[in-house]
Formats: sequence, structure tokens, C-alpha cells
Amino acid sequence: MFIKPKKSLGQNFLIDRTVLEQIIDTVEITNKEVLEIGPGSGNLTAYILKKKPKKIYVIEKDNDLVLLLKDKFTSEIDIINEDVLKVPEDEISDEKLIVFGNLPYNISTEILSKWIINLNKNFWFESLVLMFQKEVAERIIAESNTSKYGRLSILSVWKMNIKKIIDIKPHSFSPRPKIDSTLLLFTPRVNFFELKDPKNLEMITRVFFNQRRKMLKKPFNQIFRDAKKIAEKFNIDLNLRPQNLTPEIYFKLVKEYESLNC
Ligand SMILES: C[S@@+](CC[C@H](N)C(=O)[O-])C[C@H]1O[C@@H](n2cnc3c(N)ncnc32)[C@H](O)[C@@H]1O
Repeated sequence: MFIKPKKSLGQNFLIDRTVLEQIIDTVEITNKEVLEIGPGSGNLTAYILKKKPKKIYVIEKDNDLVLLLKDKFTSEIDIINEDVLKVPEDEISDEKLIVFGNLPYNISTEILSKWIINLNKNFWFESLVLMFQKEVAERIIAESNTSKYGRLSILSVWKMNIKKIIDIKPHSFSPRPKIDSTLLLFTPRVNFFELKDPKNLEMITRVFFNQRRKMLKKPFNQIFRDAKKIAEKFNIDLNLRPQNLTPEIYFKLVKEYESLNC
């Protein structure tokens, strides 16, 4: 069955055996429950199956590809024919999942942000092995005082340990994307900083990084009534820029905001 790849659904299928093997070797799969996001034509799915997982769930939005997957794998996989953004990720299984995803580039940050915002102390996964556009992966793992550091880095490191596994070149896919990709491994950060509402972290980092070239004075005044006092409390020089504050400081500022407003 030939299916023309749909650009709108970010369909670039992995065809490089070495890369497929590197992906499944990132974590232990045997006897574990696995979730794959966007299995496409099932290239990675076939490699996952070789490692004998206890069960595989896949979430694929494209009806044509779902037909192809049913044909190719019969009853070996449990197919959820849905938009991943609409699936309640913590209701897929009672077991902690190993998640793989060569994510569609146009919604990759939306998926990651949704999962992080929804996470509670009982992580629904054991690890996430996710592929991003290289430029997005660099923003996720960026540290403070660098130009790529921003909201996505702070949000990601809040609840996860993140490790870069490999970069992947366009020739590993068909059709070839125009950009390089990067595979990241995320594992739960057990003692993450407790906040009342993750939306406050989203809001505060948005206010700061929407004006990333401005001095801290401006966002501070927008968020806190007594900005000077709060800056002194946390020993922050208001002449610095948003990228100079570590994630830890952002978490503390959100907590302070919550204690004053929520
Ligand atoms: C980059 S391709 C990866 C395909 C396959 N995993 C591989 O590596 O060869 C992304 C896949 O995600 C699917 N997809 C796109 N948007 C989706 C969504 N919102 N929910 C679920 N799947 C989606 C596409 O149809 C496609 O199969």
C-alpha cells in the first residue's frame, strides 16, 4: 500500500536503520509498556516490536496510515486513531510508559508543553524518547546566559532531566526534511519545585521572555506591585536581562507571585 506523505501532518518517515536502532537502544523496552506518538508507516514501531515490549500503544491522527498500520501489524499494536493533543495521556495505561515519538515538527513544542503542564507527582511515563527539530531541541536544553535559553528550557527542566542522545541528518528520512533533527531523552525529576499552578510559570516566563532584550525592571514592574522589594529579597539586579536568571530563580519568583496573588 503506497501512501503519499502529507506535509500538513509533518510526515517525514525515518528510513535509516542505524538511527532506528540507536533510538530503540536509548532505553530498556523489553517487557515494558510502550507508547509511540505518530508511528506513521510503522518503521520505528517494527524496531520497537523486535525488543519484545509487553504492549505497544500508538497514537496516529492520519486515517490512511491507521489502515496501513492495521494491515502491517494486525493485533500486535493497540492503535489510537486520534490527535495526540486530544488524548488524555495519563489515561492510556495504568503502567508507566516508555514513550517514543518522532514528533510532527509543527506541534512538537505544543505536545511537550501540554504534557509538562499536566504532569502531577505520579508521572505517567518512565521516560520520553522524543525527536525534535534541532533548533527546538537546542532551546529545550539551553542553559541560562545563552541566547537559546527561554521559556521552553525553563518549563522542561522544571519537571524533567534531559539528555541529548544524537543529531539526525535529513538523509535519514523520506521525504527529506529541510532541517536537522535531534533526539532527546527525558526522565522524571522526582523532587521538582512545587508550584500552585503551572500556568503561573507559563505566564511569568511569557512576560519576561516576550521582551528578552529589555532589562528585568520592565517585566518585574508588570508582575509585582513592589518590584524593588522582591528583587532585593532574591538578590536580583534589575539591570540584568531575562536570560541571566536561572530556572531556579524563575521558580522562586512564581512561588512569590503565587503567595501574593493566589
Ligand atoms: C515525523 S512523522 C514520524 C513517522 C514515524 N514515526 C517515523 O519515524 O517514520 C510524524 C507522524 O505523526 C503523525 N501526526 C501528525 N500530527 C499528529 C497529531 N496531531 N496526532 C497524532 N499523530 C500525528 C503523522 O501522521 C506522522 O505519521
